[in-house]
Amino acid sequence: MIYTVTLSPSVDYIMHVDQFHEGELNRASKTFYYAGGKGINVSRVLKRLDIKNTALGYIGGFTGRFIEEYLESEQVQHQFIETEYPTRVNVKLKSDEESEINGPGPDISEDQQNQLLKQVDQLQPDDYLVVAGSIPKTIPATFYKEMAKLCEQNNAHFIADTSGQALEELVGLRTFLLKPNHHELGELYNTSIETQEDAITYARKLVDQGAEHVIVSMGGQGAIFVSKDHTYSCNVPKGTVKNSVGAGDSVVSGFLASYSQNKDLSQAFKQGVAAGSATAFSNDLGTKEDIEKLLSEIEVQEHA
Ligand SMILES: Nc1ncnc2c1ncn2[C@@H]1O[C@H](COP(=O)(O)OP(=O)(O)OP(=O)(O)O)[C@@H](O)[C@H]1O
Ligand SMILES: O=P(O)(O)OC[C@@]1(O)O[C@H](CO)[C@@H](O)[C@@H]1O
Repeated sequence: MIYTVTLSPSVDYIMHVDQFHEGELNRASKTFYYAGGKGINVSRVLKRLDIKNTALGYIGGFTGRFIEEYLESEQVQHQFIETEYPTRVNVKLKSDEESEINGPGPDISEDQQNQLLKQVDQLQPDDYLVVAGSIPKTIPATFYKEMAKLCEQNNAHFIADTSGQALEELVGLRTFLLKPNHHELGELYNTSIETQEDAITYARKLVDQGAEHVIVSMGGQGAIFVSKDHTYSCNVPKGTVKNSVGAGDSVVSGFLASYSQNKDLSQAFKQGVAAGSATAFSNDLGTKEDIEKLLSEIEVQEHA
């Protein structure tokens, strides 16, 4: 079974404003609400690819109910822990540029933290745990690290899509997959990553330090994949980017959906990038059909 963890889910409120003027009354031409948060996006795309999975994390209030109902309408299983406060609303403003305002995460007590760790401790050998997104202030930055250790003890695969200190804490641990984007990888090593060659250099460092597989997504510049035995790079398909929200999360879903079925790394990497681009080219997350259509446009190259 694949589990995803979203410590701070969100109702993503997408507002299209034709020309946004700061400091004035702006009226939106279109609005959409989605169940969001990085782990939840991973779960939704996995389900679209027919992969059964369970979303874990914290939700509360009327916004939490919205997320539960949304996931149920898409047949995504969940076992959330209830919080006292309503789940945040994240505003995604689409105008000439894309701007985002993400709400703060919920207050999570020690008891609630232990409840989630207990769920993770019940993972079985060969299960997958995907942790994705920011860690709320009331939870220690070592929380994902604790989960990674529980996965190691239980022989489950640990996957993380996170940044900053939460990512730093995972360096040196045995992790199955890390998926930073090139900015996040650069921040980790205090450098700037401009090219696929730079990304390969630093992804190899992560592999030397314990990660089994690393994917670095680079927006429109393609992506790279590194493991102990293989280094791949690929292009991204051509298309009009409508929405970058959830594109990185979709890369994780596409990779995992394919790998968990076929264990073919290069094919999984390709499907990850196809899923990322399918989302980038859609208003919501990409569908199975969109992803399959893009596969033939992606060329994976092996590097020595
Ligand atoms: N201009 C583009 N053209 C085609 N595909 C794109 C483009 N930008 C992003 N993508 C797709 O989205 C994936 C993830 O993009 P990116 O590297 O920006 O990740 P991220 O920053 O983690 O994403 P997110 O915005 O979800 O946090 C890319 O690997 C690619 O598949
Ligand atoms: O505040 P975080 O946890 O870093 O990111 C949350 C978020 O921006 O990430 C997802 C897209 O990746 C959105 O659904 C959600 O609003």
